[in-house]
Amino acid sequence: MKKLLIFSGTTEGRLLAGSLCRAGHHVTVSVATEYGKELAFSEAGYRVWTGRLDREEMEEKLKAERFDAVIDATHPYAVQVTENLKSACEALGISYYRLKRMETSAKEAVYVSSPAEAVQYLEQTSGKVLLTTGAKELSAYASLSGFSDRVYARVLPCVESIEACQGCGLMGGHILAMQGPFSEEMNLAVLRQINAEFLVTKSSGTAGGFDEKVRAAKRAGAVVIVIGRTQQETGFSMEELCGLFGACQELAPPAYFPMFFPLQGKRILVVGAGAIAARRIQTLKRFGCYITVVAPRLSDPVRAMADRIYEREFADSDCGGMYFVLAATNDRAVNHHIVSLCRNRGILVNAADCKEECDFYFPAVAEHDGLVFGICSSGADHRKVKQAANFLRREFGRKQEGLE
Ligand SMILES: C[C@@]1(CC(=O)O)c2cc3[nH]c(cc4nc(cc5[nH]c(cc(n2)[C@H]1CCC(=O)O)[C@@](C)(CC(=O)O)[C@@H]5CCC(=O)O)C(CC(=O)O)=C4CCC(=O)O)c(CCC(=O)O)c3CC(=O)O
Ligand SMILES: NC(=O)C1=CN([C@@H]2O[C@H](COP(=O)(O)OP(=O)(O)OC[C@H]3O[C@@H](n4cnc5c(N)ncnc54)[C@H](O)[C@@H]3O)[C@@H](O)[C@H]2O)C=CC1
Repeated sequence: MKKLLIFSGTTEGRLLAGSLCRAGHHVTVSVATEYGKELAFSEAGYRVWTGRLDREEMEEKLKAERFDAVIDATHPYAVQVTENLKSACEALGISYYRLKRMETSAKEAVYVSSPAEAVQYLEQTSGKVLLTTGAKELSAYASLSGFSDRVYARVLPCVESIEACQGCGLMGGHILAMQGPFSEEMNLAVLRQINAEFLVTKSSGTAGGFDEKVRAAKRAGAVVIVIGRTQQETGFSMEELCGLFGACQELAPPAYFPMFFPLQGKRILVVGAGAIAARRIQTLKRFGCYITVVAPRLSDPVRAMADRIYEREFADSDCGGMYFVLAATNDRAVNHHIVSLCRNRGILVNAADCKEECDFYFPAVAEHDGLVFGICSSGADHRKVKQAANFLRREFGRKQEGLE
């Protein structure tokens, strides 16, 4: 067992941390933002440090904890962090490993070497631009003529990012604050929605969602502008690092395990009575459970399906005696509060607006001839789940109607 410190910020960093943990190492992950911490925690098993560290702080922390090795899995563009980390490790005689990102290239893309060059290129064109290069480098694009009208920035949903967007003059509908990974379909929907003619991306490698962006842009008829690497990357691949530390390489987090529980007579609480709650109540009703719904206003269909209703806002005491709870309000703070409450009381809980806070996911359900199918993508692609469920429902429907 080794004591390892991973500087992360990338999907690969998270995957590597999971693999090394499962191989029995004592792993600490250092991430720059609180948001990164929340994500990292969802995999648990390792300790997380948050905050940007300068060169001295790095050395202090490394010295205090006596790590056997440091793995640098920061983004290839975090050049300063990499330099600091390397020199701190050198000074202390700790092994330093750079994780190399997997890279793919796009044939028909426009490759430029810097944001300034991308701006130069865009100046000669017109049409909306989807920027997917992150909030930190946004200011490098702000000199583009008509910036706040032409550009839509997709950034992480954290305060720092949104402030960076506003600081550059982007407002409201031009700030797309979302957490990836993004499927091809998701990218396509965004490109179409904003009528984008250009998509700007870093050459972020396969795990950075590069391929999904390129394929979506092609379908939307948008030109991809790739900001090439500033320097040739050297280091170790994921596979090599896993080999070095005796771990099994995982290309994606492990999938969720399907479990089938008898719900007959069980008490279930649904908080909220909007479209999502209604859909889930309808599904649950088929399994014989006893459903309590709490919401300030209830639609007639929900009223008819529920076994008990409270027409008011959620109160902490509502969770008492519940088998599980679905937090399905449209208020993040309320859903988060319900999650904390349930976790304190040992009640399983699902938050419809935040997969990181779910103890379990709600599946898409299809039934046929005494069989129940529960479909889940482990949170990766809701749309794919819905499509797969609809496919089964359609096929079984045809069988039932004797069409086949
Ligand atoms: C992780 C999970 C946790 C959980 O809630 O249990 C979750 C999370 C989230 N869904 C979001 C969005 C959408 N989800 C759907 C559809 C379904 N989502 C369902 C399950 C799950 N959704 C769980 C695991 C699923 C998996 O493994 O992938 C299904 C299967 C069951 C059901 O909901 O009944 C159902 C298909 C039902 C069927 O066809 O039968 C649609 C499409 C639509 O509604 O038509 C959209 C609109 C956007 C789009 O099209 O992508 C958002 C963003 C919310 C926001 O933007 O505010 C989050 C939050 C987040 O990701 O953090
Ligand atoms: N997991 C999934 O499949 C999806 C999840 N979502 C997310 O799920 C959430 C719910 O979506 P919708 O049903 O479409 O929203 P909605 O706006 O139709 O319904 C919200 C419901 O919550 C209730 N509510 C608000 N505050 C409450 C409180 N304090 N106590 C009790 N009830 C309260 C409202 O009265 C309303 O009935 C949203 O946050 C949305 O982002 C959206 C799409 C799909």
